[in-house]
Amino acid sequence: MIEFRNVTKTFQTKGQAITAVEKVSLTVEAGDIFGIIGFSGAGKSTLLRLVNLLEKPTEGEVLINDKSLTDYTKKELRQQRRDIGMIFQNFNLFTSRTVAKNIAYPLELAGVAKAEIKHKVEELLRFVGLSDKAKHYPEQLSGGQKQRVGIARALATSPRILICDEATSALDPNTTADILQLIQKVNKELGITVLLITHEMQVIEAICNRVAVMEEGRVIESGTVFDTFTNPQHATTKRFISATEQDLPSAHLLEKWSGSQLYRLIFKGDKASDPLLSQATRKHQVDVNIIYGTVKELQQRFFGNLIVSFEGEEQKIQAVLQELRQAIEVKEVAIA
Ligand SMILES: Nc1ncnc2c1ncn2[C@@H]1O[C@H](COP(=O)(O)OP(=O)(O)OP(=O)(O)O)[C@@H](O)[C@H]1O
Repeated sequence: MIEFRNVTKTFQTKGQAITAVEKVSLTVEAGDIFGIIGFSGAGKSTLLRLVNLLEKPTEGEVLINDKSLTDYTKKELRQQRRDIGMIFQNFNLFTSRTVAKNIAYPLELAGVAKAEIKHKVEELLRFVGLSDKAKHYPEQLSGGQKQRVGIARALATSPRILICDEATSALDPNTTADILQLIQKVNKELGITVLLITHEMQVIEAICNRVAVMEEGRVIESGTVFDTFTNPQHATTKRFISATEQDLPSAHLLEKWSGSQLYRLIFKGDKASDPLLSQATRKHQVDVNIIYGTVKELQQRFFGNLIVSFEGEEQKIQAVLQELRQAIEVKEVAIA
């Protein structure tokens, strides 16, 4: 649906070239909630501006529905803009317009008949849960309510793509969760593809199915959220994530186990809820120490990552390991 083909964007400022986006190739499929995560200055906003046609690539192409944006006529570009809704960190509402008038704005611009606008605005207010706030002004609303208005306005022209630019960064955690749920509803119930940028890991974990990690203009890692975040390859990706396959306790704590062989057990999906460990250790009369680890939910799947040591006869420990290896991933942990 949205494809970046080897896209580079360079800005010339004061005789200096700044490459904000460098050789980015990415595909956002129809129906995705695709998240782009990166620290400040990574190039995320520039990438979005290339999709909503505010910037042109210096090199490479951005395609929407297999058509390069540079091939569009002016009229087609106007139509294309209506096909892309956008919401912002600071909501960008018109302070002098009521909630209903804010939502109506893109429809007024498109020359839609008054009666139709009224009907559409009512429908959108219901969808975002603000029917009782139609006549309020933005200053009378909470941050979460303002973002709901932003979402309703972005949906007014019935777009096929919703772009979210740090849409929850100004909100508290509970309100963030509500807005993310609403974005998910936009995706599921209206079939709208979502492209979002964020510097917050929990946003990606909560609603995205695919993710790209950006650093210094480049995409350094991308894939499904589950694979990318349970087994990150790049140091920057690891900095975003609280629980990964590589997690270890501090060297100070590990010292205590310096004479023992430690194992990392990685459970994914249904395996995390099976009593594999207790069954295998009981069967072979081996004791297990759980030293460190987490079990968390990611994309409606379990991800468990435990560091353990076993006590018992070596032969029996090997039998436990063999049994576990048939169902889950088992790695020896090297203590430095
Ligand atoms: N119009 C511009 N002119 C010159 N440099 C720019 C322009 N827009 C962005 N840049 C530079 O490009 C780089 C990437 O910026 P961008 O805003 O895309 O990053 P970001 O990941 O969105 O960061 P942030 O979250 O802080 O907005 C930065 O070094 C920025 O200073």
